[in-house]
Amino acid sequence: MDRRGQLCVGIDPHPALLAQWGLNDDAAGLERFSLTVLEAAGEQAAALKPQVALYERHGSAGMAVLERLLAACAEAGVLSIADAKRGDIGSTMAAYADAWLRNGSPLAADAVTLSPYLGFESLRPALDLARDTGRGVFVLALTSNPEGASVQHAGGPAGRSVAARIVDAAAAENAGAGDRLGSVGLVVGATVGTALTDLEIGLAASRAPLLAPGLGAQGATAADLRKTFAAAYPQVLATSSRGILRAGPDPRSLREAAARASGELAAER
Ligand SMILES: O=c1ccn([C@@H]2O[C@H](COP(=O)(O)O)[C@@H](O)[C@H]2O)c(=O)[nH]1
Repeated sequence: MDRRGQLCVGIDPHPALLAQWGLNDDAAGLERFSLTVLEAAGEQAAALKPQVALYERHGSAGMAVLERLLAACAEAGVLSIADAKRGDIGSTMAAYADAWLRNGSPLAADAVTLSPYLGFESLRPALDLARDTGRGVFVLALTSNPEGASVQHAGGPAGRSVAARIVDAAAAENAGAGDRLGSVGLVVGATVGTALTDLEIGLAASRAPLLAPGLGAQGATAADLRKTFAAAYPQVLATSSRGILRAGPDPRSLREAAARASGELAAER
């Protein structure tokens, strides 16, 4: 982020986008789409975020494309965030950690998104492996979709929301990070509006990188992000998928769309 700014470009090969790009909804279309985004926009972004579900829907051939994309990102020196939203218990969680965060795994990414709704501590194998391998995790806290509030805003006996407890847990994990950001990031939607103030959640002290989906197609702007995140804005890695991908398949248009989004985010610093 220091070197490349605050934009993360999402790679979401939806059937409608593949069609708009003149590609088939198959593994070959997926591969062309993915590598075009990497080549055109990789250098404009701090990270690329492939949406795992859109590879998974093509079965083993789709997952093989994802493996090759992750390897190509590493080869090109572009950070990758696998948006897999994994979460489970015990040895199953350890297997997810192994898949996405172990050196040498075919699906190794620089970071993976995690769902904490089996309990934050159930994520321990991934938290530890990320730290040990110099990778990262992004734990869902306040997601960008309106349905998320029914769970994430709910208060426990002490009246503290679920989201606030996730933020507290991430902050505890990052306590040794000093001036730098820690390896435990949070997903906080660009669209959450006043939820952070309503729920009395302070993000700046968490030392967490903040993955913020919702820029572009979901309606949020760079100015919204600045207002929503306030003092924590420098920690924000804003992610936009369709808002940029719709500029394809022309690589120059894609690059320009990414550069424009990145410039708008920088102008809010
Ligand atoms: O809270 C969340 C968590 C993840 N996402 C994912 O981000 C992208 C957003 O795509 P756009 O086209 O920019 O809307 C997508 O993969 C979501 O699954 C999110 O939107 N909100």
